[in-house]
Amino acid sequence: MVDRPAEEGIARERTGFRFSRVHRSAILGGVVALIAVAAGPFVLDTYMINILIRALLLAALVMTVDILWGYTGILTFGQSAFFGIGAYACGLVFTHYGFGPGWALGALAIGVLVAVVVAVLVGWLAFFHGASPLYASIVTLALPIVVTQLIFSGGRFTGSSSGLSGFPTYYWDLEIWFWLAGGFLVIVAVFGWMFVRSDMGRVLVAIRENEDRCAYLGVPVSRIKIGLMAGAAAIGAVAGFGYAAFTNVVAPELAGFLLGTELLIWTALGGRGTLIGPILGAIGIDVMSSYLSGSLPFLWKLMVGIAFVVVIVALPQGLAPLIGGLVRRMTGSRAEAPLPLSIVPTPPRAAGTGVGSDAAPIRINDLVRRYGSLSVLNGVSFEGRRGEILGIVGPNGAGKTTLMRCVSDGGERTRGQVAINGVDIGRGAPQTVAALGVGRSFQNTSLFDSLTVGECLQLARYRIDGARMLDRSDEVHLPEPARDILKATGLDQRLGEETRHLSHGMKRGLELAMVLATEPSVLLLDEPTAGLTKAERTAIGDVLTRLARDFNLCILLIEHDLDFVRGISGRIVVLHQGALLMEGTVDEVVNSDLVRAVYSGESAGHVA
Ligand SMILES: Nc1ncnc2c1ncn2[C@@H]1O[C@H](COP(=O)(O)OP(=O)(O)OP(=O)(O)O)[C@@H](O)[C@H]1O
Repeated sequence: MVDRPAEEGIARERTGFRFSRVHRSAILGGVVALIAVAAGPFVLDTYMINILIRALLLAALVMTVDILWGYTGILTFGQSAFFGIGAYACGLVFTHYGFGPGWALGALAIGVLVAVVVAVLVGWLAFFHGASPLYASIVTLALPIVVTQLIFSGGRFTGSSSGLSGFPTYYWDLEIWFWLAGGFLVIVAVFGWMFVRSDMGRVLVAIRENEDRCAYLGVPVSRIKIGLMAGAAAIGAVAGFGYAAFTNVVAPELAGFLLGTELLIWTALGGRGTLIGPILGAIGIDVMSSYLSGSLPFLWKLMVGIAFVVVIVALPQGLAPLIGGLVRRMTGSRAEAPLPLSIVPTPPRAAGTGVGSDAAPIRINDLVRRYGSLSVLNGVSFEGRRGEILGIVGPNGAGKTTLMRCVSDGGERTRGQVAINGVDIGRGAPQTVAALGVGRSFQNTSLFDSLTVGECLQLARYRIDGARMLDRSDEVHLPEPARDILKATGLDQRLGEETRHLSHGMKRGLELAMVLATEPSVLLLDEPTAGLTKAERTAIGDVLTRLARDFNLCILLIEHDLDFVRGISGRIVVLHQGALLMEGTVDEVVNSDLVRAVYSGESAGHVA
């Protein structure tokens, strides 16, 4: 069976390789760029070619900064270090060991390998679970400083502050170097273009916009960032190697903090998150620097600085979107429309099967959470059963949301155990806990503004279906519960719409559909009906009842609306000041004098 919303086209089975719109535009752009590179030496003078060779290599480096910062949100100052590592691999091998095709390949391999190893180490230090973006930036800031200091302290081996020069290299004609540098940039840019437009590219944007939400959907954010750092380091090292082989000079500045910062400025000026903007920005500024820095050394740097400040303040998106918009207005063309998506049903799967299926879907034992001296959860223990909706209620500040956090993130609790389908979550990060079968929706709807509904759903399937690296999929595979929610909210007709245009109710529906797309066995819902109309609350209540009954899900539901909880919950757990006050059926809890006493100050019809 295939759900086929009118404007979303026909779902197709996944085939291997197919020649898609992404490939077509990349190849077309690549061919045009290659023609320009091939023609360059025939129309440019020698001085200009000389400058452009270096600018083209730096542009490849800037492109990696754009993928890291513009697309993924990793503000890195460290890309120059990888450029320097590649350059020094060339300089050191050609100076001290030997020169020839074998040595050149060996030096290139060493440069790339060292850069990748350093990138993985830096990524591991910068992106561990819980590290803030500021911390990651500071780690990348330290990298060029450390590499430069190592070069300074290398004595005659590295040439210290003077660097190395005059080592043997290939004294080819300038045209050959130009074609090599241009060809390298075009190849890197074509693959970069396909990469950022692929399913993986949307994952990067999602990480930039809402990293936490990605992690709770089971996306291995840290691993993706480390992989990205490693890939960017390898490209940077190749560019650095080419730079050193062409100029036959290496100096500490090539790995320095100043170049690392300049790369960010060029990216911001060109337009981060556009790829083409930073590439053209780097080439333009580098070429102009070469012409003007001789005659106006200080004034030129001042002009670039002022341009940077003006662009950051007046055009935070940089020049490329502005120019692109003007061109579109003049030619009457429109921005690229999102790819039409089709929903493909996945085979039904019994919730909680597989790992420890006889065990309770969730068992919490002696859970303690302290913030310094403040004890927010004090030895909470209970378990949830398959096919039930377990209401979690309590006054404001009772610790309900903290409980959800401790269940969905192993690093949150101070003490105690949480087991999902019989498997202890240990100190697992949210993505690890999601892989055990926990799906969580947040108190405040947590989505990705610039992604479409369909892209959000594809993202939610990342852990199960993966993501294509150089192409877009036109399908999203969804289990029945997620499809039910989409149908009930009308979202199945709006797969191509950006989520920021959705109503509050639809956003809540989409978040629930995304969580269900991960095929959880335990569903944590934090006030899913907050801000919804009565009709929407009733619809959500019906859906939750069906999810528990028909799909055997265990649903932990935090709610302030007692009538809503009463209508759909089998049992209720009452928290008070971080302790479990009572656990029982709806009637037992509602008629309890103890619970009444605790809530005596609350308005009728509301437990919290
Ligand atoms: N990061 C934190 N640092 C310090 N205290 C915190 C932190 N997070 C929560 N708390 C405190 O823990 C207590 C429980 O908060 P929690 O959000 O879990 O309560 P809740 O029952 O979900 O409340 P509400 O119904 O208002 O959402 C509150 O007193 C809160 O101030």
